[in-house]
Amino acid sequence: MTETVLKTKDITKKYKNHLAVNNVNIDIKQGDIYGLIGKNGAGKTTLLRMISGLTMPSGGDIELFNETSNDGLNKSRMRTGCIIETPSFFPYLSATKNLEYYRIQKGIVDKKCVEDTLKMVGLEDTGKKKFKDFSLGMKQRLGLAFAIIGSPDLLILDEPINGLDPTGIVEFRELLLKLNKEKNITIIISSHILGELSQLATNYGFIHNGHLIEQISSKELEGKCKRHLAIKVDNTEKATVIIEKQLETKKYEVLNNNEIRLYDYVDTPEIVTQALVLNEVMVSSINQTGINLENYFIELIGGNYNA
Ligand SMILES: Nc1ncnc2c1ncn2[C@@H]1O[C@H](COP(=O)(O)OP(=O)(O)OP(=O)(O)O)[C@@H](O)[C@H]1O
Repeated sequence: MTETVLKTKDITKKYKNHLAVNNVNIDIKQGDIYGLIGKNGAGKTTLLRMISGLTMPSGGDIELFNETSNDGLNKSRMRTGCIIETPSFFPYLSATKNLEYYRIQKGIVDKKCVEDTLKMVGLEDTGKKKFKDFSLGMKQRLGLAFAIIGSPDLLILDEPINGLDPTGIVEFRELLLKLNKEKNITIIISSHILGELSQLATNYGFIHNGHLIEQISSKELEGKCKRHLAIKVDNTEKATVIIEKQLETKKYEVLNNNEIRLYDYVDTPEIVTQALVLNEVMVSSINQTGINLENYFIELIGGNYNA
């Protein structure tokens, strides 16, 4: 069974009378890239700050690498790397000098890790170029270098893609995938734009007004969003035989509530209904469905999305 890296149980943060995070339960397994999606003010940063120990929860529990006590959590947080507030870099120093400063500050003995980390994030050829002259993409990558220099097992990233141009987004995404695949780093990453994290996240947590309103794997989400016919029948076994034999397609899935998702014949539901009914399968409903990822999120939070 895959190891649980992070679990929160009813975690809550209250500022005066305002519940910024309200009884949130998330579950992240080793190797996941967990996309935390919510519009501005939803509670993403507050949740990530509690996980990384920058602020104390008002209630609930955190389990990180199987530790739940304060001492245990402090120890397990040494296995994390974070970009929550932008790390401050010295504007007149190079990438190497800046990272060297953080290597010493974090008490990392291995001097070579500065060079290795810069290589990992693609900043090995920046020479004496000063941080102040870096592009935003380079600055974000140096931020990531800061987060991974201690070889963390979990990366906690708060909106690291914010402000990047489309090329920068693709590059940053590829870098995170590389860290996940090659270094086996589990990642939790927040964004207010679902599309930014598609092609990256393996799981999503949707947060709205402090509540986690849905936790879903990317596979399930793709299935829900892909255009299909949602068919409710009395006998799925019989129905799938008809779909395969008579309609000659295997592009379907059977859900456990007597529903079949058919990815063929989407624009001709009458053909499907006729085939099923003539073979004595009762069809209680048949609907065309499927939406794009961004609209899925908007529908989930009840429309009215002003990011
Ligand atoms: N230190 C604080 N004191 C009082 N209220 C706060 C504090 N920090 C956050 N909040 C409030 O908690 C709510 C959640 O804020 P949070 O920053 O976690 O949201 P977010 O999803 O990260 O949004 P953004 O994308 O805008 O950063 C907001 O209403 C915010 O005003």
